[in-house]
Amino acid sequence: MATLVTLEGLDGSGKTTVWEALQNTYPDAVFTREPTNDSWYGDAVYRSIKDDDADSLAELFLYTADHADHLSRTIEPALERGDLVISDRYADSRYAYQGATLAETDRIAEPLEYVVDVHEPFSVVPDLTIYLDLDPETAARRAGSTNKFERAEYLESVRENYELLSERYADRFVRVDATQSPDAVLEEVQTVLATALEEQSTGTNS
Ligand SMILES: Nc1ncnc2c1ncn2[C@@H]1O[C@H](COP(=O)(O)OP(=O)(O)O)[C@@H](O)[C@H]1O
Ligand SMILES: Cc1cn([C@H]2C[C@H](O)[C@@H](COP(=O)(O)OP(=O)(O)O)O2)c(=O)[nH]c1=O
Repeated sequence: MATLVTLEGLDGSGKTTVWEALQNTYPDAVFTREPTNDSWYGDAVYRSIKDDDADSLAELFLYTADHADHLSRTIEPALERGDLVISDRYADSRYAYQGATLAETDRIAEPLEYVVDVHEPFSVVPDLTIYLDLDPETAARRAGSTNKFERAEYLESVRENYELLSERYADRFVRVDATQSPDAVLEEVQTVLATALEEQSTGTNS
């Protein structure tokens, strides 16, 4: 059954570790990621990430352009085929990260709402979003603070946005404690995912 699952969380929260491990459990699923790493839109995003002086609004639209291309090229065709799609980051990353970046200036009145509204007309809402929750200090340490988005102070406001999103979209967000060992995190994610897929196939939703 066509299902879109997204993994979200701060840099260093363990998304990629989980995403890689899930490939053994779900060998027939489509594993994908944002920013994409197989298009020039994704290249443009990575170029912007490295630029400490990048314009925050321009950056939002670069990420969003990559998302639009990702949808039409990968996500929508996979869902039309009836595949399970598992994406390492997706639209909520924009709501949380660009919501936080734009809040650092007063160019946009309600940044998070604005970013959500930009996506609303064309994006596909995930069926399940697994949120790996981690404190910003540990996240920054694990991530090695290699880019401008990985500062603990900035990650604190990103985390606040993720908390807001997990309350607002409680129907699809499931929080997993990412301070646990890698094995424990993976086990919990596997359970959450298996339960959601089972509920979907039997049409139940508790
Ligand atoms: N549960 C965990 N506990 C401790 N370290 C972890 C855990 N999960 C991942 N790591 C390590 O933290 C770093 C970042 O993990 P990664 O999966 O790349 O995170 P993300 O994709 O969310 O940035 C890696 O060195 C990884 O081995
Ligand atoms: C997808 C996305 C990522 N980002 C940021 C988060 C990361 O710092 C950076 C690169 O993402 P990613 O390569 O997923 O980093 P990581 O594996 O460390 O989580 O881009 C945004 O700010 N907005 C977005 O929409």
